[in-house]
Formats: sequence, C-alpha cells, structure tokens
Amino acid sequence: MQIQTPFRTDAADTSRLELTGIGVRFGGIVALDDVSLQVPAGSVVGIMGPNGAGKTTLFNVICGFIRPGDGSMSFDGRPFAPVPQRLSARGVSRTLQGLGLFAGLTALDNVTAGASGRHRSPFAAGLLGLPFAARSNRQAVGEASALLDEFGIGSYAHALPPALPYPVAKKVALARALISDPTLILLDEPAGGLDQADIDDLRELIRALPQRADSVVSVMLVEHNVDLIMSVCDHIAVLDFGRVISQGTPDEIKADPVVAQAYLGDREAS
Ligand SMILES: Nc1ncnc2c1ncn2[C@@H]1O[C@H](COP(=O)(O)OP(=O)(O)OP(=O)(O)O)[C@@H](O)[C@H]1O
Repeated sequence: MQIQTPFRTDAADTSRLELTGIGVRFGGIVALDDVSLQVPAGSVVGIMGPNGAGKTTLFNVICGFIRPGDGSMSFDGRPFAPVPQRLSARGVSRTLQGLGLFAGLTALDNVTAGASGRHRSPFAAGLLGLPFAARSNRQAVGEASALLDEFGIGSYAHALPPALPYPVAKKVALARALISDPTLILLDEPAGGLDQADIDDLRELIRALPQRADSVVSVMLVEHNVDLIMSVCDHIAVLDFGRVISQGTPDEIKADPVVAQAYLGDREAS
C-alpha cells in the first residue's frame, strides 16, 4: 500500500489537480500535514476519513477559502492559487453540505445563478442593459431548465427551495454546480440525508459526471457513506489527523488494515 505518494495512473500525465505537500494549521491544531495527491482528468477521487480528519479543510484549500501554510497546487499543469470568487471561471465548482440554495429564488433561478461566474461580467452588463447580457441570460435559463429535466426534477422548476423535498434540493444544488461547465467538481457529502433509493440514483449520476458534455470532468468526493465512495471512485485517499494514511483503488483501501484501524479508533472515541 502506498502512503503519501501521489496517485499514479495511465492518466497521471493529464493530471487535472495536483496537490504537493499541503499543510494547514489552525493555531496549535494541524488540520493538514504534508498532503500530496493527484486528481487525473476524467477520474472520480474520493476523500475519506474519520471526523476531524481534515476533509473539509482540504476542500477549503482547493476552493481558496483557506491558504495553506505549506505546499503547492497545480491545475491542468499550471500553478493554482484559487480565489473563491473566480473559481467557476477557472473551471472549478463545489456543492456544499448545507446546499446553500437561495431561499427566495426558484429552483430554476438558483440553477441559472450558477452560470453567472463563467461569463466576464454579466451582472454589470445587465445593469448597463447590454444586449449580450440578455442573450446570455436567456441561454443560461435554457441550460438550467435542461439540467433540471435531465435530473428528472423539471416539475419543480418554479418551486422555492423551502418547498422542495430534500433529495430534489440536492439535485438542484448539483445542477447549479454543473451549469458553469466545470472541469473539476467537488462534492461535499452528497449522500448525507438521502435514503437508499436516492443514494442509488446519486451513484448513477456521479458515475456519469466524468463523461459530461464536451469536457472531461474530474470529480472529488468527500463522503462518509463507505458503500457509495467505494462504488463510484477510481481512487481514494484516506485522511486521519490531517495526514494521508492510505491511498489507492477502492479494493486496496478496503484491504488496508491501517484504514480499518483509523475508523475503529474513531468509533471508540465517539
Ligand atoms: N476554522 C478552524 N479553526 C480551528 N480549527 C479548525 C478550523 N476548521 C477545522 N479545524 C480543525 O481542523 C481539523 C480538521 O477539521 P475538518 O473540518 O477539516 O475535518 P473533517 O474531516 O471535515 O471532519 P468532519 O468529517 O467531521 O466534517 C479538526 O481538528 C478541526 O477541529
């Protein structure tokens, strides 16, 4: 079993995201320690680990909400210093555990809003009444509507988020993340709060993400549902106390006693 070694696959030379030696401290707490991993283009990479292992911190580093004290990142082979407001323009989008939908906007408008980051300045253009702003907004509404239909939730297009069944709200959040045509999508506990039928639905949806549209999409997935993560990921990295304690294919992770011990320790502690 490899430890602290970046993923090596046939697609490794087309790495979408590469993290090298990432370290984050919060005062005396080491949240991430020398974390190195690769997300090859077109792959689904899972991040597992007990509570407090550093999974959310890792996503926050990739999104630019936390600047690491150590290490470096590259995206499509170029140095990557993410800025949250410009993430979708760089081809990165994220779903949140808390969904983060705008309560006062319909499902359709929530998804349409996700398209705003990919154009140069649609908001300012809209204020100025520039014709291309209206055109690009019409296009975004059409794409949002198509995504809702694709996910089988088109009938909820004009409903407000508080009225949406939870699994539908989760799909709206995913559609909002996809409308900006990301090449890297970060899914933060997508199975949380879903029943088994919805998780099975989600499994198919995640499996289909890398082949979406014209671009090769890479997926990073933080997930506590072990069955889901094992069944959709090409590679998994397991964090514990901020360190990568194991990484490899789902079968390698399942067979690694270090991983079992990390989870057992977590259960005994809680
Ligand atoms: N803003 C912060 N200030 C101080 N400590 C923090 C902060 N954010 C995270 N931590 C600490 O960093 C460590 C990693 O936390 P993180 O939330 O990344 O773990 P996690 O794997 O996402 O946990 P969970 O599965 O419970 O969401 C924990 O010890 C946590 O208490």
